[in-house]
Amino acid sequence: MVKQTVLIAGLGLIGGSLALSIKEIKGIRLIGYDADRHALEYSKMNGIVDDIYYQFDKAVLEADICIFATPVSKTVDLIHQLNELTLEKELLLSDVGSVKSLIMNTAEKITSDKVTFIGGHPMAGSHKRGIQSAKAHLFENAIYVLTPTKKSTAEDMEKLKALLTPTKAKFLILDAKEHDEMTSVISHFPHLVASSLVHQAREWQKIHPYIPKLAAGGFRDITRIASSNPSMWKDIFFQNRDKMSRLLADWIEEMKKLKDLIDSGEKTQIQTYLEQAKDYRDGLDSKKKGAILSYYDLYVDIFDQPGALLKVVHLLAEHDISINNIEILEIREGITGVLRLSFQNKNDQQISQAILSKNNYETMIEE
Ligand SMILES: NC(=O)C1=CN([C@@H]2O[C@H](COP(=O)(O)OP(=O)(O)OC[C@H]3O[C@@H](n4cnc5c(N)ncnc54)[C@H](O)[C@@H]3O)[C@@H](O)[C@H]2O)C=CC1
Ligand SMILES: O=C(O)C(=O)Cc1ccc(O)cc1
Repeated sequence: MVKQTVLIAGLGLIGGSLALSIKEIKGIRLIGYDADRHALEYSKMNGIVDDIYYQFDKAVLEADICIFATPVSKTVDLIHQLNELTLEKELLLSDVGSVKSLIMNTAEKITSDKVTFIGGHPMAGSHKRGIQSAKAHLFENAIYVLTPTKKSTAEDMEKLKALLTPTKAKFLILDAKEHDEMTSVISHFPHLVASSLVHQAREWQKIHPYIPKLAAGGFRDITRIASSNPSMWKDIFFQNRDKMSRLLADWIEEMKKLKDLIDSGEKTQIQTYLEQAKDYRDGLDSKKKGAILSYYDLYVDIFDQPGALLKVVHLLAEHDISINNIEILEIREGITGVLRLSFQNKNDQQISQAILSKNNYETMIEE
């Protein structure tokens, strides 16, 4: 049987994670291309792909499906490079870029009639970069946005979804404009704010050198994303700069209003402002609302219990309960306090609570 050849161009965090989940599919020859030979050789050595190519044109001529997992600006360059080639077989093309408009505009102008493009964006990642951080389960339960082109058919869409099914992501079809507008609000602009808060703390540190030691959970939570890959985010801000500029203008206005409320001592209005924000934020995690599936969380107090993480995981594994996500919430600097376990369903959440309570762990489920 002739195997379908799938090319991942860009074997970093996202490309490597896609490769690790796609390689589960039988009857696929998975090949990789990257501008960095170390990433390529690491992928081959660790069995992440079957074969590696040092040149894009050689690799893409072999492929039936190709996914660009390169920085957004490089994806545009690779599409241009593809236009220079003469393809002999049909090619289904996709990408993973965090901003869609420029990539989709470029893709609509692909010259070869052999190529069909469908844009993609898995809405999950991490602040890490590179193939060494790739994980097969990175996209589990995340939204995976797919953006059709004028030429792409329902059959092409099904073919791409079938390839991406092992990621266990949830597909959502959006056009480039709505995608870029929404992601600017919930991903790109918050990143800018996180970075600006870090700069503010750094300035104040000149006056109060003790500030970093004081930076507690709240500051760490809200600024976590400021530790992400600056070169990737520069690309994202630049490609979505119209939306970023508009949001910045909105934000500055909002900050001016807040400053007036603070300066004039409007306690009631400030409380209303905080309550409205809390209600909306609490609603985001509701099991019923939103496009993103939320988890069933269980909080476990493991304060002062050495090796507790392993024990907890072991206890639940013994009962065949699968944990979707584990997070250690650092309540105080250097002290491990609370473990947040996330489950796929209420039943697992409740059984786990019963098991752990029976083993003398203090647990809590948020209502
Ligand atoms: N990091 C994240 O959390 C997420 C990132 N994305 C998107 O995924 C894409 C890749 O990001 P990451 O995997 O995080 O970055 P990364 O830095 O981990 O990987 C990028 C890879 O592309 C390679 N590369 C760079 N220029 C190239 C070129 N001209 N030709 C071939 N390979 C080239 C690099 O050597 C590297 O291996 C970006 O478009 C980003 O917007 C999407 C969702 C989440
Ligand atoms: O680390 C996080 O919380 C993220 O939000 C990761 C992320 C980064 C870029 C994307 O386009 C999508 C997801």
